[in-house]
Amino acid sequence: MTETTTELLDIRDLAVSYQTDAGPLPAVRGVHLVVRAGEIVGVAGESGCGKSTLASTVLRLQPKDAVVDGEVLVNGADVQKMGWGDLRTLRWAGASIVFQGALHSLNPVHRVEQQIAEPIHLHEPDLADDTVLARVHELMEQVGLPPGRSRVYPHQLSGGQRQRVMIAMALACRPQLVIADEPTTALDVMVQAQILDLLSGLVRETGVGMLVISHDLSVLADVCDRVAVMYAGRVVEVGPADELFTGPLHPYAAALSAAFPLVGDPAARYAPSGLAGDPPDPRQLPPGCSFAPRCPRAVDRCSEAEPPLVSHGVDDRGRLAACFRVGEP
Ligand SMILES: Nc1ncnc2c1ncn2[C@@H]1O[C@H](COP(=O)(O)OP(=O)(O)OP(=O)(O)O)[C@@H](O)[C@H]1O
Repeated sequence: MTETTTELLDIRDLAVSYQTDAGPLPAVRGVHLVVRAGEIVGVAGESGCGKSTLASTVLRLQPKDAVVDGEVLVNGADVQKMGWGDLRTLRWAGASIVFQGALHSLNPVHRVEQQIAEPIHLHEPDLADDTVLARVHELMEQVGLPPGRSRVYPHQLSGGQRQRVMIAMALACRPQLVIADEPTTALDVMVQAQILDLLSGLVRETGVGMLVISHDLSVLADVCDRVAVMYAGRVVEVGPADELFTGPLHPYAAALSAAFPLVGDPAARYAPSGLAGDPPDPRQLPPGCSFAPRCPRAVDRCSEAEPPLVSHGVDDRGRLAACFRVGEP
């Protein structure tokens, strides 16, 4: 980290598009986002709004055919431009990702301790085996897993425990930035709360910065300092989590804050209350505001120009929204 900034992650005017048979698909459009040390920033939005694409660019894990414009700076270094050596150091040791679906991300034939040790061996190959093992046990304790369970296989653990293993792996090389992509999807509500508690506790204890992605705004409201709401590849509102949840400015953020996961299927697409229709196909965005066709507050001008993401003078805590109608009756 440089002395002049505590911005671990600084995403500047990021645009990502995929090449598809039906033409270019703009998945992320003009996103700015900052995560500072000791801060948890959330990204919320319906399936397909570009959250995972955004997360993948932070470690340059986007598909090869994706075209990336703009800058993704981690500790001041542009991830999209760095050489392979720097990129290898960045992954795990500078920044790491906790992916969704721990069951599928863990190797079924390797013991838990082996998997947590893997990134340590990769980045610190000279460490003695017993030093690595001691670190593994320390990490397990840190994420609330009894070290006595270190020799089990993933199938012997519950869903919540497997997610804790993933978090231990993400912390193994002591990165400054952790990205959690849907870390609680497919876990039951009680376990979700425990995992979120764990993540926020780790940020407070260790001072890392964290970017948490979720389709469920209520999950983010509990743990995040700030939240960005995405729609059709753009950030449509960003601000302090508590304010955004209790007093959203953008009609889409309002629908999202009133949304609930479908009962009995926590992994299902959430149901945005009061909203008809689906998000647009990114290859055929409507003119003006992409949300206008579904927006209960839309007027003619919303279909004429895309509203910029600007401060609406609601407060001075970095609250921005991309809607012409904020403040209007
Ligand atoms: N490899 C790819 N090739 C082409 N299009 C893609 C690819 N990956 C994602 N997309 C498209 O990009 C858009 C954004 O997808 P992305 O996965 O980033 O959204 P998301 O908000 O994370 O959704 P989900 O929660 O369902 O993963 C979607 O329209 C998706 O269909």
